[in-house]
Amino acid sequence: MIEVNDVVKKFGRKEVLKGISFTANKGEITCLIGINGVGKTTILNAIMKLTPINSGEILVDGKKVTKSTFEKITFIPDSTIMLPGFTINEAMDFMNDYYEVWNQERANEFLKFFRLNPEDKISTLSKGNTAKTNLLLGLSLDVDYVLMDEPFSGIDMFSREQIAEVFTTHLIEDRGVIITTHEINDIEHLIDKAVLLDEGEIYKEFNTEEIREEEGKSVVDVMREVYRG
Ligand SMILES: Nc1ncnc2c1ncn2[C@@H]1O[C@H](COP(=O)(O)OP(=O)(O)OP(=O)(O)O)[C@@H](O)[C@H]1O
Repeated sequence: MIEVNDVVKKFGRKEVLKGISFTANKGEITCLIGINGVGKTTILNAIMKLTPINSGEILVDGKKVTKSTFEKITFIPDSTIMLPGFTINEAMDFMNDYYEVWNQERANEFLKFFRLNPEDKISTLSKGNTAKTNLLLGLSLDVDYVLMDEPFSGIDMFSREQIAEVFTTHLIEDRGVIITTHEINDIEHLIDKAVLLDEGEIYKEFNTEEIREEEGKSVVDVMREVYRG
C-alpha cells in the first residue's frame, strides 16, 4: 500500500498541498482527479521524492521511501519523451541493462498490443505513440506500484481507448496503480478509487463501485456535485 499522510508542500509562499492524505492499494487503480493546477503532479513527484515535502510522510508498504522502495515503483510521466535519442529497440536494451526488473517478454507483448515499430526513433513518434512507448517502457518493469501522470492527455480517441484497454488486460496484473487525470470519461469504468482534489485539498475520496451500487452515482456525477457546489 502507498500511504500519503498529511502531506504539505509549498512552493515559496504558495501552499500547493495542504495536508493531503489518501491510500492506494495493490491490485487497485486509484485516480487523482482535479482541474489543472490542483497539485496532482506534485503529489506523484512527492511520492517519487522528485520534490521535497514540507511536512507529513509518505510510506510504501509501511516503510519510508528509500532507494530500495524505489525498486518497487515506476513513474510514467505525461507526454515527456523518455530516451529520445534511441529507437524503441535501443530504449528496451537500455532498460534491460539498467533495471534488474526489466521484463522483455512483457515489452514484446506491449509492442504487439500497441503495434509499435521497434526500429522507430522515439523522438520522431507521434504524441499517441510516444505515450504508448512510455507505457511500454514503464509497465515492462516488474514492480508493485505504477504511477502515471495524465496518460491520456492530448491523445486521440482511438489511442486513448487502446491505452485504457491495457488496464483491463493481464498487462497490469495485481499492481497498485495511481493515475492522475482531469478527464475521467475514458477510465471511469476502470478505476477502483477516486480521490477528488481541489486547491491542494482532498474534497472526497471514495470507492467507485460502492458509490455506483449504494448511491447509483457515477464518478462524473460526484464530480459535478463537488466542483459545482
Ligand atoms: N517547481 C514549481 N515551482 C513553483 N510552483 C510550482 C512548481 N511546480 C508546480 N507549481 C505550482 O503548483 C501547483 C500545482 O501544480 P501541479 O503541476 O501539481 O498541478 P496539476 O494538478 O498536476 O496540474 P495539471 O493538470 O495542469 O497537470 C500549480 O499552481 C503550479 O503552478
